[in-house]
This record gives sequence, C-alpha cells and structure tokens, in this order.
Amino acid sequence: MVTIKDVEVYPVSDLATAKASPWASVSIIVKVTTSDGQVGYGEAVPTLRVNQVIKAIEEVRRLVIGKDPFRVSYIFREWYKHDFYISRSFESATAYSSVDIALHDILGKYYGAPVYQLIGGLINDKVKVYANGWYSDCVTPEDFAKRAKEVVSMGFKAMKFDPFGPYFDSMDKAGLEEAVERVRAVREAVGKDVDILIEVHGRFNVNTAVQMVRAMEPFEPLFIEEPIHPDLNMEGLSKVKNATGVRIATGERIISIEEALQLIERGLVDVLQPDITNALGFTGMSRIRALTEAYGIELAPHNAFGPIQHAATLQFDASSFNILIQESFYEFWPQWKRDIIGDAFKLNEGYHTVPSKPGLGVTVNERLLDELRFTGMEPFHEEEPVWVIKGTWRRYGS
Ligand SMILES: O=C(O)[C@H](O)[C@@H](O)[C@H](O)[C@H](O)CO
Ligand SMILES: [Mg+2]
Repeated sequence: MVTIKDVEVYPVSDLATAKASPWASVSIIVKVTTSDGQVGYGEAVPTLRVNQVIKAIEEVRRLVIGKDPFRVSYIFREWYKHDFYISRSFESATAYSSVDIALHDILGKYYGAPVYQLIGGLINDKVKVYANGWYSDCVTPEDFAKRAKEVVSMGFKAMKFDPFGPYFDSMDKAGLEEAVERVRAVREAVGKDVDILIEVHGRFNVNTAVQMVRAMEPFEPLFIEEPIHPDLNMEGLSKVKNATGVRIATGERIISIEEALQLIERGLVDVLQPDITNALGFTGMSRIRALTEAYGIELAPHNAFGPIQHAATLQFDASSFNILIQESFYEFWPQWKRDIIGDAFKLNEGYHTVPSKPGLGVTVNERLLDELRFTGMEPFHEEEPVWVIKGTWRRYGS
C-alpha cells in the first residue's frame, strides 16, 4: 500500500519585498511525499500566524504519516476526531487545509488528471479574476484613478480596493466623503463596463456600515465586502443587507461548512468568499459549494496569499458553475512568488486559464523553496494593521 511518508513545511519569503504586503509577506508552502516518491503541494495562511501555523501543521503531520493518501475524506474525519478544537481553531483549519490541497495534488498526479476532474469535472476552462494589491500608496482620488486606469490597461475587467483610509469602527462625515470621492474617481476612470468591488476588511460597526453601503450604492459596485466586524454578528449583517440593493460579500475567514451555513441560511450573504487555504482545502470547499448551490448564491473565492493557493483555487473554480469571479494578487506579487510555480499564469482579457496538467497543474521550483526559506517573525507595522494595502492607512493631506 502507498502511504504518506512525510509532510514538510517551507515558510518562504524575500526580506527585500516583505514589507509591501505584510498579510502575505511569507508564503507557507507544504510538501507531502508518499512512500513511492510522489509529491504534492499545499499552502497555508500566514497573516501574523506563520509560527503558530507551522506548529499546527506539525500536529497534522504526525496524524497523517503512514496513512493511505487516497483516503482524503477519511483522513479529514480522523483529524476532526483527534483535534478537539478544530471547529474553533483557525490554525488547525489552515494546517489541515494545506495538507488536503497537497493530497489532491498527489491524487491528480496518480490518475494523470487535473484536480478539477476529481471534484466534478470541467465547467470553466478560464476564470474571470479581479485585481487586488494594485493601489499601494494611493491616498487621493487622483492617485486611485491613475492607478485604476493602469490596471485596466493591463487587461483587468474588475478590481477591488479598500477606500476607507485609517477609519476603524466608525467613520465621521469627512471620512465617508473621502471614501466616496475615491470610489467615484475609480468609477469615472474605468467606465461602466469594468467591475469595481469595495473591500471593507471588516472595519465598521453596524451604524457606520449602513451609512456607508447607502453612500456607495450609486457607483454600482459588484459587491461590498465584509462591511461589519467579522464576528458572525447576524443581526448586524441583516441590517446592513437590508439597507441596500448591492450584493454583500463575506466569508474569507470561515473555517467550516457550519459557519458557511450560519451566513447563508438567513440570506445574509449574496456572494460567499471561502478560502481554500482555511476552509479545509478541496474537501471543505466542495462541501461549502454544495450549500451555495442549494441557496442560489454566488462564489468569489478569497485568494490573497501565494502561488499554490492561486493554482488550487483555479482548479476549484474550474469545476464550479456558480463562480462569480476570483480574486488575484498574482500580477502585483513580487517576482519570487510567481517564480515558485515557474510564473505559470498570464492574464488574458481579464481571465486566468485553468491548467489542465495533472494535480494542481503547476511545477514547483524546489530549489527556490530552499533558497527563500524564512525563519523568525513576519514584519509588523505599528501603525498599519497587517491587512492594509501599504501606504493607504492615511487621510488626505496626512
Ligand atoms: O479580500 C482580501 O483579499 C482580504 O481581505 C485580505 O486578505 C486582503 O487582501 C489583504 O489584507 C490586503 O488588503
Ligand atoms: Mg477581504
């Protein structure tokens, strides 16, 4: 019988570029090897958790070693049984997710099939992506407009941005006006045919969020994301949802189908954004997808970290019919992140093509994984929270 022989973790970074995107300054790449020498790759969430997540992967490692790599659902159930706190532990969920992704990569390689063949078969051979990470140091509406035009000229048909400067919890009148002017500038710069997506990063209390979504509605955003603090505050989300006709998106922090259900069953979310690196890999994402299908809502998978996540998310999207759009930081990454997978993706008229090669469909540069090995703690900014696009935690004139 083929068994899982090892699970290795490669935290990788390049200090020269680490401060530009602190939530993803390190990529946590996971390599699973089988007893007959097959190799698969996964990825886990960094975002000020690198060292905890590496430890959590070590726990998953000792459970899966010696087990049959083909029994992915069984292995998940075993971990669920052992880890008393998995339903509450982000670290455990992302650790497990990374191994699940790697096991699917391995399975695909054994069967000579891309992962999408294993989870339903091909529906989309290309996926519409929206740009994120494009607006570093943008503060004035003119800054945003200029950069947004560049994003369109790169070929994007959609882009997401957070226009809320340094506001958190609440926002005064001046703050709301500044945000509105930034959104207006982007809408005018890109025209009506390019989608704009408004990222709130879970900043606001309910009252502020209600006021904000109403002010943003005239600019016809494709969706407004995480308008309130992300604590599954159902009553609050319901107030925000009822205040506007704009699609409300959320879900990048959920770690289970049960959390997805809480959001979905009360009609509080129009677009769910599960992330394959924390929503329990292909196994968890497939279960969540079934729920979204049943409730007729759309998927826009969160994809903010690194190259294996990017490849895995595209495989998932390829077999989903209710994909609205997928996030992409790919074009704005430092080159080392792209080089890990031989710069496998090219933007083509706003879409990324899904690889049809076995497994995740990308070849990992192992030499680079060794060269870029990172130890220590991630960069930390006193002023800008880890999730902020660099240089945007500012008001005009400050
Ligand atoms: O939707 C997203 O992508 C997430 O909210 C984050 O992962 C951010 O991308 C990151 O904090 C930079 O803004
Ligand atoms: Mg987000």
